[in-house]
Amino acid sequence: MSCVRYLMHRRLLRHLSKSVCEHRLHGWQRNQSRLIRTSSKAMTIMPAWVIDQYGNNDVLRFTNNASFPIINYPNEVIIKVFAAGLNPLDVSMRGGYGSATMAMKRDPLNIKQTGSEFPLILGRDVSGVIMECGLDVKYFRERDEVWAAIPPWKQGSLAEFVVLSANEISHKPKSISHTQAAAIPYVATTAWSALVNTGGLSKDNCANKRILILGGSGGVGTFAIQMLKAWGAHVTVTCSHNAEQFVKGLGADHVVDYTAGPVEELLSALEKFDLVLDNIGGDTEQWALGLLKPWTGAKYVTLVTPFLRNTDQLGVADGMLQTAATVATKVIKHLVKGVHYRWGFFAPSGPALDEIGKMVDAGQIRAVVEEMFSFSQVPQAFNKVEKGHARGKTVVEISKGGS
Ligand SMILES: NC(=O)C1=CN([C@@H]2O[C@H](COP(=O)(O)OP(=O)(O)OC[C@H]3O[C@@H](n4cnc5c(N)ncnc54)[C@H](OP(=O)(O)O)[C@@H]3O)[C@@H](O)[C@H]2O)C=CC1
Repeated sequence: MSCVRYLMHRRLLRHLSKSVCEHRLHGWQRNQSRLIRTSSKAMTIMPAWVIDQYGNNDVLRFTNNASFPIINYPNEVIIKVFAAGLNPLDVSMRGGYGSATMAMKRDPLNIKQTGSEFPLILGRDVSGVIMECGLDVKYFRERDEVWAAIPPWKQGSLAEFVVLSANEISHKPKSISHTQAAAIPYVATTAWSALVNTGGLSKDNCANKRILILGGSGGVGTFAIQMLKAWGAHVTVTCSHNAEQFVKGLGADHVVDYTAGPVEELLSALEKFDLVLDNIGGDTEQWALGLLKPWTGAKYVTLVTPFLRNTDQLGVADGMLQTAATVATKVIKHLVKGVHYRWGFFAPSGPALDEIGKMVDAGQIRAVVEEMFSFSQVPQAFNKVEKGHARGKTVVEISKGGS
């Protein structure tokens, strides 16, 4: 296609999509303005922590004038945030990590011409209460207490309100508070995606499987240990010495202190594994696949991938090509040795959270809150996450309204 024809095609696409959006929004304007009218003018703005540029903690800015979230599609809900969870991803995003992919996800064909992503609100976990439901939302009602993991291309939960799709949210487990609930969704849906969707594990096939979690004392690890133990797996964990009792208390069967010597030697003395979940990355994959039982369908799943870094550095198209080439080479290289090499990714999922919520209410999984901060202490909360050595999750209480 010539350049001119491509540009005309793009303009036409933009025009068509705008009309579709306007048509979709038509019914919504009345709804939205009703929300704004009935809730007084103050509801058009809200308090939030935002960033206006990428950088270190200095870029975090508190404002009382952040835009109130708007329901754009009929399957969306507005949630009043009681508690927000922070993850290492928030620290990375504050520095610009993933910005190219996030921009593409927010507005794939540049149809809405959203331009700048700023002011950007961080915070990937939310627990709160539904204030307003879109017309197509059937499973949830106003005043329902819900929890969710927020996709990185959406505005986050370090704000009074957040808007999400109904398929991304789930009813909050009744047995835990909002601050406890905000410690679970992002790490839980990441672990679920890595272990269930990518690793092929389920409650029906885990009994006596040998699973190794590299990096078990952080957010993902503390959730994964509990889920796998509830499903009957034998769980070995690596962590530093001072986390040993902590991960054993969550159910880990065997703990290897990675600071006590070359961890690959300590691990290779053990019986081989059916699945390795790698939360550490780096040179780990040079030796971790050798710990798997070959020719049995055993899998290595790493959560530390170069995907976003590639698209940040090379642009979306070249970055994706580079990523596909890298992963294909690695998959083939290990397949001929009889083991499966996979990348795991966070995937927002209300239905997965429904299942996880049942496990929480059944007492099989507990929230591991390492430290709590108030809404005014968001920079301190970022400092805490940035220091690493996590022993569970960092949570920010946004509003006192929740239990
Ligand atoms: N691909 C995706 O979509 C996602 C990827 N991730 C990635 O998964 C990883 C884990 O996330 P999360 O659990 O939230 O991170 P945390 O920071 O909560 O936990 C990391 C843990 O690893 C421990 N650790 C560090 N180095 C080692 C080591 N060499 N061996 C064993 N343990 C070690 C740390 O404790 P200590 O240093 O004291 O040992 C810490 O407890 C991160 O790299 C994150 O970026 C997370 C979510 C989604």
